Amino acid sequence: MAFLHMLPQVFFSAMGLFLLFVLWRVVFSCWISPNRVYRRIRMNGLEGPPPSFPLGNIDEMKKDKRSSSSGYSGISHDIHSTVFPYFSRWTKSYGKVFIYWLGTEPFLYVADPEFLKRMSAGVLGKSWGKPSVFKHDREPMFGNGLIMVEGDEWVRHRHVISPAFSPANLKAMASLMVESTTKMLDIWSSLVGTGMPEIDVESEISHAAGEIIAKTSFGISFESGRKVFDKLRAMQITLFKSNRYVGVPFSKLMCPIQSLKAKRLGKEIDGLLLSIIADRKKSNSTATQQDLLGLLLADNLVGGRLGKMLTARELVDECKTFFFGGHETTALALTWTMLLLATHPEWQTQLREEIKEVIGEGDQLDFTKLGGLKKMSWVMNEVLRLYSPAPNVQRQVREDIRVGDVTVLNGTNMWIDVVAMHHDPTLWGDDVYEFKPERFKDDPLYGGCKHKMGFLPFGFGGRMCVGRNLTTMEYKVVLTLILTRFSFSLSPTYTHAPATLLSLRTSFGLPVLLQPL
Ligand code: HEM
Repeated sequence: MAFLHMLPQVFFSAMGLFLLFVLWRVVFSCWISPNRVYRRIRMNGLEGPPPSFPLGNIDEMKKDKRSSSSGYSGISHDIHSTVFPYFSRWTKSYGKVFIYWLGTEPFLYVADPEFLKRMSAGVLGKSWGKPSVFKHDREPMFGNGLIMVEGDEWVRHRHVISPAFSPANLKAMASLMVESTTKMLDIWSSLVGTGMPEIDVESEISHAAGEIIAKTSFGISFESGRKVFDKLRAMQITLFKSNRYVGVPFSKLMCPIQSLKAKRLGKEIDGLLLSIIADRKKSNSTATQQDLLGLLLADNLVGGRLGKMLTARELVDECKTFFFGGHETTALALTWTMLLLATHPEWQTQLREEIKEVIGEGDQLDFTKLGGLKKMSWVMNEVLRLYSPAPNVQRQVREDIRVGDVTVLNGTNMWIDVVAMHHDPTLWGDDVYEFKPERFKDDPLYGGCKHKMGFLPFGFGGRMCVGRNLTTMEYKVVLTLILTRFSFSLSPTYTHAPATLLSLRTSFGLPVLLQPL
């Protein structure tokens, strides 16, 4: 009985201890640990804007972003200060390599190709990490797909996925690309025919690219893939447009509605993909279908025996990665191309002449001739330079790396600013903000950039984009078909406001005026 009297005391003591523990965890995560790391980073030679813990530099970044997005005028290709205003400002004070903080996570900002070259010289593809804070935050979107996976697992996934992009497979995909593009252009023709020459080509191209990736990767129609795309888009907006605090301890508790929404959308997408996979397994046609899903479902040699290389969970994550990565980036590369060609009609003419010369004027597009479209390759590269759909590359360091006097500590996240390097006059010259595809004429890979690591539209090293050949083929097929049927100019209703929502996109679409040829 005496023990019963003591129960409230025991309860309150236990509660007190628990609260003390929680308080200690909060103080440790928000203050002690980040301050310790901050001091170590400074001792190792890296400076940067002073953070205030636990938010790091987030408030400053948000403020800069708000003031840069008010008032757009004219079309300037000098976009770095609009897209990443805080980096543009900090670069002036701290140079092209510095540390900034997202919450309590230090990020090494790099816009210096020589530093990047020296830093990555001895690091294999499998030895790079991906920032844990992003992996965790973007889990509903990419899961453990190729973009996020690391180490030996990355080697295994890459080994299974790379064959899907062999020249033979790409060739098989080309006719599906023609089919979807022709459907889009027929709709454009009938719209123009009914007196509506103004079309938002961003949404049109995004739709066609969606259809292409749905068919080429999964052998399904756009309508079947539509639910997945709609939910992926909703998730993208939830994850990247909202007022979130990635990197701040316990940040999910600060935005519970968005976190729950992203999780729910992730589960719904997983469910839809699982049913696409199940249908495909039932249809029993994996052996003949050489699309991505067919290849991933096929038996492969595992440890000398025939077996499945990827589990159902891994398959779903790879499908998400391809649905998102394969559709959005290519559609944006084509959209920015339409903007630049609409404002440079002389390049439309040059490309049309090249198409006539290389491909001919027949009804059938001979895919083997696409490689001969050299000027189109210059245009593609110049567009990827000025408006790179992937505006940054992210990595995490898995061991201390020494570069001159600086040591980058194990666990440091890296943010490689592709937009800054692609717009750096010291790398490209005084005409850096001009659209000049001819800069790739004598130097097709680097466009005359003074440093080989200064042009990185598809990333670098072993982790370079696995889909770049698919993109190049799709780009050439779609652009060839558009240019042979239409000329176009920019609508006066267009507002130039490039913005990042993971990828670099327009803020208000791309209305153009079409003229059938
Ligand atoms: C214009 C189009 C594209 C651009 C600009 C682009 C850009 C990039 C970049 C910058 C990376 C990171 C590379 C790095 O960390 O060094 C990447 C990786 C990746 N991309 Fe792309 N991409 C494009 C098209 C595609 C397509 C069409 C697909 C698939 C169908 C795709 C799938 C992937 C995958 C799976 C990875 C991860 C590779 C790895 O870590 O091993 N991408 N891409």
